[in-house]
Amino acid sequence: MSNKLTVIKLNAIDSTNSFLKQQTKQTFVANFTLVHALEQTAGRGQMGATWLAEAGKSLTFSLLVRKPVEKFKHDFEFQMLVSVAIQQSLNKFGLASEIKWPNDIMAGGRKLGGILIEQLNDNQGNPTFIVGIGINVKQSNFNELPSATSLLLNGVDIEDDTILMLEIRDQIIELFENSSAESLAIIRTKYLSVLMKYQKPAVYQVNNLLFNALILGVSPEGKLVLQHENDEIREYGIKEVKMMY
Ligand SMILES: O=C(O)CCCC[C@@H]1SC[C@@H]2NC(=O)N[C@@H]21
Repeated sequence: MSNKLTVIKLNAIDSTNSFLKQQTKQTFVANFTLVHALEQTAGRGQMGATWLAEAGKSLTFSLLVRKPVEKFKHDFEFQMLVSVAIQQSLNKFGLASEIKWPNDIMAGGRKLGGILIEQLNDNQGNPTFIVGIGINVKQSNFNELPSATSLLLNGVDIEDDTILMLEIRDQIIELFENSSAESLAIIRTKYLSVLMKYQKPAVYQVNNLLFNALILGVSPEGKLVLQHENDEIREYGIKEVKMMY
């Protein structure tokens, strides 16, 4: 099946997410269409950030997934599914990565990849996810980004990164097509098993205030559940808290 899926390869584009969103609004785009760019001139990250990716040394691609009406109670279930699919794919290439809440892909405590999931209604009005994925592959230094890392810096030298990209796509599709209440519970368990600092003390920042806490879990809506030093338990949304170290 996967051989018949559409892959659009572009030499350069502003952002594969923006491109795929535009196409999806204008015309019918088949489910699981993938757009891969060798270079992004205006890559976008979470919360309005810029995603910098060195041309020829990074994977930057977006996948269209039509949102099933009743499959996910919360969009966070889909976010976990995508993170776990990437984590499992990297495992196949010999890298034991972690996920930093909510969905950064980490290796050796540094950021290896990021996910930007956007939603829109397609040209027929169907709710649709655009799953944007960026992975650092061959960079050997990150002068301006000291908290970033690449597959190469973690000893994984991939000759053809499109094989990794298609593996990630196929993992996402497999988990997505087989998803049920039971399989989503298993995905949640996997997510927590590779969640950075899960049940371990770490330093967090809220409103310029630093404090120690540990992750007790993640709520169904995707909020981070922290246990503070005084045993108080609080939930935080993505814009409210930052893990410092
Ligand atoms: O901030 C993050 O961690 C998310 C980064 C997502 C980057 C990818 S690269 C392919 C796709 N196109 C974009 O403009 N962004 C995503």
